[in-house]
Amino acid sequence: MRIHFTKMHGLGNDFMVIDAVRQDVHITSDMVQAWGDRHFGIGFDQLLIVEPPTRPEVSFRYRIFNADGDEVEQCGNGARCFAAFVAREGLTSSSVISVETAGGIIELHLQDDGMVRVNMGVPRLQPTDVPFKAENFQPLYRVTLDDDPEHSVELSAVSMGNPHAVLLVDDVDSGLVPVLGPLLESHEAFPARVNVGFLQIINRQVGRLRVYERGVGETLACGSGACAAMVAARLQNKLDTHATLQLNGGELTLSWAGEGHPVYMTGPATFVFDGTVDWEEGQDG
Ligand SMILES: N[C@@H](CCC[C@H](N)C(=O)O)C(=O)O
Repeated sequence: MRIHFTKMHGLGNDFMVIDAVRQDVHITSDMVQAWGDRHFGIGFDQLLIVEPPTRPEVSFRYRIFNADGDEVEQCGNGARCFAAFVAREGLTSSSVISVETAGGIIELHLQDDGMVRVNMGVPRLQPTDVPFKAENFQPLYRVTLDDDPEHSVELSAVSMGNPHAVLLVDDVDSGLVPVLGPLLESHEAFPARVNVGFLQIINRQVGRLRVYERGVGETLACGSGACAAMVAARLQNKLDTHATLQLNGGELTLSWAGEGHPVYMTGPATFVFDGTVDWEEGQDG
């Protein structure tokens, strides 16, 4: 099987994008892991598959696989790349695109300035929706590490379709990310594992964010993580309704009016190159 793909990124969070509207593709976990390998494959954080919709109210379905091969529910940077991709490919002529993901329906606006604004939906805060093991919703939970009550952190648990833990920290570059990221990603309190965001508040309109992503490791940017961080910070009254989050790959602008309202995220989507890859039945890497 020969597959045409496009390499894209959103602030350095990089993707292999496959058009499964015009190509017949059947993706397996082996393919994702082989292509995602940065030394022996194409290299990416996520594989995005653009498919025809399965419901009448949307124009497309878009599926997301982490580099470890697992299919996941949501990807904010990927959503912007998806929108730029379907526009460039002539799959739509509309500048407003509704798409179904495993995490829910989201709406994208292709702006005249080349940026993409995404309505990422209403964040879900009930622990069972994240999923997170707690009785009731709290803006902050204390989570014990290594089963040692002396060793614990405070975090918010937010679903943007996919699960996020957000920690407010004094300095995102103090060395916490590579230590706490993997510990919390697979913590038993998060039965579906979790993306872990570390947010440093600079002032009420600006924060610095690093995200250790589930199934990938730290990425240069995470769109759904930025939305979750905005929600966590606003629940603690640390950021205003409109804020900029600075990630290592660049900036995203966020707005959230509060509980029951959707989160809006605006940022770029960048094309890198087009390519083809061959896959033989029975190939395992
Ligand atoms: N990079 C993405 C999130 C991708 C999925 C995530 N790793 C998960 O497992 O939920 C983004 O920009 O949102």
